[in-house]
Amino acid sequence: MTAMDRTESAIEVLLRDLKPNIVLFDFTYWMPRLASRLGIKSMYYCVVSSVTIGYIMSPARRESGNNLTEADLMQPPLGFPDSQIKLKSHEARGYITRRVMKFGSDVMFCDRIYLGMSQCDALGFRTCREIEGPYPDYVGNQFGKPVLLSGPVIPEPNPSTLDEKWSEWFGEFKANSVIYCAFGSECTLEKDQFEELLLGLELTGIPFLAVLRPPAGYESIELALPEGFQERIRGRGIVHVGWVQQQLILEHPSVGCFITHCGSGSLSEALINKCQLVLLPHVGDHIFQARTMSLHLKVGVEVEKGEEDGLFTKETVFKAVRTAMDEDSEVGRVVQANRAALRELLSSKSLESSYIDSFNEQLQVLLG
Ligand SMILES: C[C@@H]1O[C@H](OP(=O)(O)OP(=O)(O)OC[C@H]2O[C@@H](n3ccc(=O)[nH]c3=O)[C@H](O)[C@@H]2O)[C@H](O)[C@H](O)[C@H]1O
Repeated sequence: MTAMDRTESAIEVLLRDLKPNIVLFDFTYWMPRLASRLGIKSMYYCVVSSVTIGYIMSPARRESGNNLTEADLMQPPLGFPDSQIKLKSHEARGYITRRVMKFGSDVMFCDRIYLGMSQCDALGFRTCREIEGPYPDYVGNQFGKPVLLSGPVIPEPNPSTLDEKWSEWFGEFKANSVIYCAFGSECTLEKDQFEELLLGLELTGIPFLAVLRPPAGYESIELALPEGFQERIRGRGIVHVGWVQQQLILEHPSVGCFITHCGSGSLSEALINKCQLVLLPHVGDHIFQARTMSLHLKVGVEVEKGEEDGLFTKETVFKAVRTAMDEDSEVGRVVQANRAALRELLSSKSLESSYIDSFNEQLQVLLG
């Protein structure tokens, strides 16, 4: 049993004492049963995109039980709104492996989410229809439940200032001329892909800051750098290990391109800034966020990977950056125009407040 599951009895005491009208949860799949026993409504509030949930978790998938094959997952489930969004074979393989991943107790990772979603009273998503279009409603129809959207929950402007070291470095470059590359708090690249990424950044000829963890098996990042790389990029490129003020870097006028793993936090921070988006998803919902940005919204360019081996090359990194930043190519122009329109939309305060107001109104209806 996981530590989280061992909190059930303590949470029951809390709920009996607080007597809330509704409880919002995510991984604690036993919450709907506990809440219902106490006469409390429950909502599965999901920070993972409805596109991911709709593609992987919908009941239409469950007919195959847990013996979903790679071929099944390479196609969207029945009724999925956009058949363009699908998994490549290496991505489907990754899901099959994770699908049966135990999460401590005997309840598998995907079953936790499915049980929670199918037994609660309503579903909530941290998103808006301007980003995820018909997918929240698809998920609601699939599970036969009301779906409440809280809006994209765009982060408040960060009140602190960018460290002098970085503001000086970025200040040396003109507007929209620097690539910022970062993969959130969890992603670690294998050595060969680490090298291909750095050689791809070098190939662009564009100044860059890459915030990376040492590749698997390497104590320090210096030991993993390509031969002669430091010398060749001196003065226009930095590979940094450790935490940076990402929100403030994305706001910096010199940052013209963000190579991201498509973590939900990073994407929401990037979408309200001016940098172009190059999408390099690693696992799980990052993949569906990348497909949503590149195929559904057309506001970013995904780095091409091998269908079977899932590997990108320095050339595909170079190509994606050049396409996203190129004002002369048709794709570049479309992506940049869509990017600007969506940024305008998401930056309006009325959008956030309208979703929060609607979320509250629907909550009142749900509670009767
Ligand atoms: C459950 C899972 O959480 C994951 O979090 P992860 O850390 O990978 O990525 P982000 O959501 O971008 O979150 C990373 C957050 O850390 C901040 N940051 C990161 C590195 C740094 O050096 N400095 C910073 O300020 C960044 O600004 C962002 O806010 C993903 O969401 C995934 O979609 C979701 O399913």
